[in-house]
Amino acid sequence: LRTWKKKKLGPPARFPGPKLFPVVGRVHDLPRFAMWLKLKEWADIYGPIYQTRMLNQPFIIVSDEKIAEELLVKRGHIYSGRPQIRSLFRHKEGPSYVALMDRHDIWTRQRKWVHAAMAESHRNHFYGHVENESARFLGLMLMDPSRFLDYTREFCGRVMSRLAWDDATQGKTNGDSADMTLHCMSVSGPITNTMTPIWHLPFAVNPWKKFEVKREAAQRAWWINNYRLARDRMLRGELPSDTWAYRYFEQLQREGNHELVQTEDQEVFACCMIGFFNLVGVVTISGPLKFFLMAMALHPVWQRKAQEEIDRVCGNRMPTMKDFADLPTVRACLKETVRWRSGVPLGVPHQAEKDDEFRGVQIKKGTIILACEWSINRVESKYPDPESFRPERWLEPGWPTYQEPLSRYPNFREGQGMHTFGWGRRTCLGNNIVDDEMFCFGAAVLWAFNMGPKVCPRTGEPVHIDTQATNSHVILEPSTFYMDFKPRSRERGADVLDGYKSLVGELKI
Ligand code: HEM
Repeated sequence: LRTWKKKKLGPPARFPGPKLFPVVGRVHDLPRFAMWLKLKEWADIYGPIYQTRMLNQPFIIVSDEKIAEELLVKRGHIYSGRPQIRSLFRHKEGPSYVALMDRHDIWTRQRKWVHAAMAESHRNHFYGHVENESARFLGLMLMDPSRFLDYTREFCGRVMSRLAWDDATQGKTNGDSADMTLHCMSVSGPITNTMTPIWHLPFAVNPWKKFEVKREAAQRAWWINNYRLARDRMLRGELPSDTWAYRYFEQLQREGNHELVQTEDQEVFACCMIGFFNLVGVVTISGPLKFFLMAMALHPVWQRKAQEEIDRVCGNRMPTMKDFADLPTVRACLKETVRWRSGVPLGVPHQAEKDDEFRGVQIKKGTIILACEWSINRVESKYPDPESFRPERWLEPGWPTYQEPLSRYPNFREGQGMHTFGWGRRTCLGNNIVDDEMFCFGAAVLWAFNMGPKVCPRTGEPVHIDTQATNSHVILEPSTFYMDFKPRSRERGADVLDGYKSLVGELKI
């Protein structure tokens, strides 16, 4: 009788969504590149929570902060898994990439360790390395401004490698390695991530698997090598105590392991944990910083406002973290950059770890939940005029995102807009360093240079900057674009050069 009654009630409730087709679901008009634009288009039609299917994989797409919170934070015990990425080996099991693991013991141990190491470094504002690398960046920009995109990514890589192993010279490799890993894990990467059955072709005729074997081995060897170099220096008493490697070895020694002897598994666990921590902080920050430079070139009024603020507070010296409270306009321009051009536009997918029911709809174990950051940043009621770059939304009372005191807000650690860093048990572990690094870099560049679009030497016209042209990785960086940097005065140029020269002995330039 019950079954009959159920049948009488009709088909089970479902969220709205685009029409699905047999077998394929809805993949034919879903682009592999800039997929977030299509998801936003669908959100405008189907609302803040809708469902779709790609082949046999069900998806729920959320475009509303409150709903994302209900699902991914309040029900975090259900929705905190990670989906399978076909073209990466064993990422769910670990120990290589903490951000892509399922929730198990290795993930818990790595997450806890990384969280504590980050908190300790943040308490010390990263020991001045962010400021030093900012001064180095300015010096290089004075000599060859056309390489601003490379230098920006290298800056981020150097900060991370200095903190991890005391070896900033690994910064460029760090960026390249991060970029390739992101390529392999993105929908826009190897075709095997979308046409998953091809992944199972025999190894001899499978170029994707062959490539991944090589890539993974090279990355692992690079992490192990740096880890062993740091261990040797630790044993000789030469490793600086402000590195994450030192923190790890010191813990082993405190437990009685004075010679730092480890099994292969223990060593791989540690070198991957520190290696990935180091890797994940490169393009996540360089993408937003490149967009920040772009925004400054395109919005001279905001550039001048921020420069006037810096001149008033810092005069002729380069800004440092000590000026954080006094430079809200700089912080607002940075915060608005990350809203306007999301660093992680699709969000990082969560996966349902068991069956659930939400708002009367059955959600099956394995369903992927995407809290689409691109759409969340475009909710009109919270972010009026969402397509425009409007730093004043963080600075002027009356805007929904305004928060006082301005000596504290906006920032990347707390307050409005923290959805940028994800949800619940999987929230980002890096927002402390994002806060320091973006502030120091942004304030330093504004202090040193006037920025604008590049003028074509042939036509005399400004070279167009396409603000939508980006890579299509999980983490966004703009495609190559051109802009101009000029020292703000002859004296400022000399100050930049002095700052650079003063570091030559100290930094591995
Ligand atoms: C503006 C820069 C950044 C943005 C926008 C960002 C955003 C995110 C997002 C959206 C997630 C996924 C959260 C979720 O699944 O709900 C995440 C995870 C993570 N982030 Fe970041 N991130 C940034 C920078 C960094 C940096 C600099 C580091 C480290 C140095 C870092 C370390 C991590 C780690 C380790 C995870 C994985 C957490 C887990 O899965 O348990 N992030 N980040």
